[in-house]
Amino acid sequence: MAIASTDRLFNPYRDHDPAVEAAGAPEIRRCNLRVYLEAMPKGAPLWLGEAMARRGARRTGIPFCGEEALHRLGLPLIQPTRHALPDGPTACAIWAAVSDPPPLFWNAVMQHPHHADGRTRPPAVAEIAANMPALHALIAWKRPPRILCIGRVAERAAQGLGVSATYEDTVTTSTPKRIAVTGAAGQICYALLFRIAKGDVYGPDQPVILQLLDLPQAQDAVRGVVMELADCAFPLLVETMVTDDPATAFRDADAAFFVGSRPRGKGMERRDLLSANAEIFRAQGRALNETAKRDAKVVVVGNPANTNAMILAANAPDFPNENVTSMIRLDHNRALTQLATKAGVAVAEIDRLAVWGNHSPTMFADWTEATAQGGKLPDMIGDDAWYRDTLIPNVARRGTAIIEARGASSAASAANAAIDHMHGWIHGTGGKWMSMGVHSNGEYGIPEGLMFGVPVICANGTYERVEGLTFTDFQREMMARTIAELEEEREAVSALL
Ligand SMILES: NC(=O)c1ccc[n+]([C@@H]2O[C@H](COP(=O)([O-])OP(=O)(O)OC[C@H]3O[C@@H](n4cnc5c(N)ncnc54)[C@H](O)[C@@H]3O)[C@@H](O)[C@H]2O)c1
Ligand SMILES: O=C(O)C[C@H](O)C(=O)O
Repeated sequence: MAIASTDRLFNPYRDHDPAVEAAGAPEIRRCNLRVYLEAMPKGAPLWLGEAMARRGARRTGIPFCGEEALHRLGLPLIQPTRHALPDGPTACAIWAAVSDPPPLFWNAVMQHPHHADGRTRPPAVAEIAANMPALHALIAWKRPPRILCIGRVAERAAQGLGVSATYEDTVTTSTPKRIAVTGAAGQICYALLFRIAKGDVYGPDQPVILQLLDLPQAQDAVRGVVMELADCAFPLLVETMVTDDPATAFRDADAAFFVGSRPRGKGMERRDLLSANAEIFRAQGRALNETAKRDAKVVVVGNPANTNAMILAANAPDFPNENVTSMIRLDHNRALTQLATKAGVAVAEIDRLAVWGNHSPTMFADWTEATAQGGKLPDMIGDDAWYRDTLIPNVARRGTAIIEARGASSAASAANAAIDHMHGWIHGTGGKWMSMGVHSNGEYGIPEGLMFGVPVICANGTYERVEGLTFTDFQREMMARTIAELEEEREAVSALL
């Protein structure tokens, strides 16, 4: 507890923060901690965090307790600050997960490590080492039967304590999420990276680390993008790493966007890119297999996205198939806007839209089940000819129309769709359908192993395919076309699977 504060480390038991509290605050926090530790029984399990957070222990002196949670301990504890603030995300997540009686809380670093602007940073090795004697003393005193390590830093600190320790990261948001992105110098990434760094994927409280991959000849261009990211001073962007080595880019990734690959030009179909791009996904699948977290969420954007994703998954045999997906969300968004315009409803009012199959001209934008304002969208629009002859081909050909108009393929809208895809998967879709390319398990007669656009509902960090739909002859015919194309693509790359 005697560790001195620096301009990057705050010791709340020694120092106070004049902006929010009086000079007696450190004494109050010491007293709070003493009351807390004396009240906690021996033999309670220990929940070990990484370090103090800005709106948690830094203010109250009790690990994982901001001013709101302080009262939940039922002890005579005093709020040292003048005004209570809402608890930080970690304290909220922890208290949502705590059952009665609560465990013993402690942090590997009992100070607040922060950047110059006050944002929490991961603790340094020397800071963890300096706090080890206090952790040893706590173990000797309270004799916890087991330790729940919240975050990898806590897991490392718990090694060698002689107590059974398990790792958990779902309850903490203070550990930055590692997001690998390939094709970082390209035009999609020029939109995508800035939105990830702003918090559009993991949310406004979750720090992120960008792990950027591009070819050796593109490294200078990536460094330029990194300079611009730095110049945005994004509060959530903890670190940006650049590499031309896929295994390095995917190491410990929580999420990965596979964008890097050649785009098509005028007069080409996406499948014409197979020979140019398929090999990329074989090599990157092997690297993903080697170094990414097993629960990392992967979306393939690079075209032909479905088949590239299939190659990626096939070359990552130890990585769960379910976590490799391909992007068809751009087509879903395109259909949403066209339907909303035709029906005169807001985009957000539409649900139960599906885009099936390949991200190619055979994709099937299917309005059969779509609803808005409590009614069926096909009934509201009442124009089946428009659906078949305008909506479906317009959605399927939109990428080509953009290439013809812009001279380059869609970029900002593709980045936006990739964000929507990942955000929906991570945070849930609130019961609504979204379209996602997923590994087929044979449902609806879709051959097993194809990467196929289907409607899903996301919740709790996972997706569930929408089941139980019955098809009309028209739907079956549309499905058969896109299945046939994907089977041809699979055949063409069979050597890579
Ligand atoms: N699924 C979709 O809805 C959708 C939408 C738009 C674009 N796309 C596809 O996304 C891909 C990227 O488009 P873009 O406009 O950003 O292209 P771009 O040419 O601007 O950028 C591609 C980047 O990928 C890099 N790259 C190439 N090979 C690589 C490798 N092996 N490893 C890492 N990086 C590599 C290139 O150096 C370049 O920086 C294209 O295949 C395009 O067709 C898909
Ligand atoms: O059409 C393309 O080649 C790019 C992209 O897949 C799109 O749909 O805009």
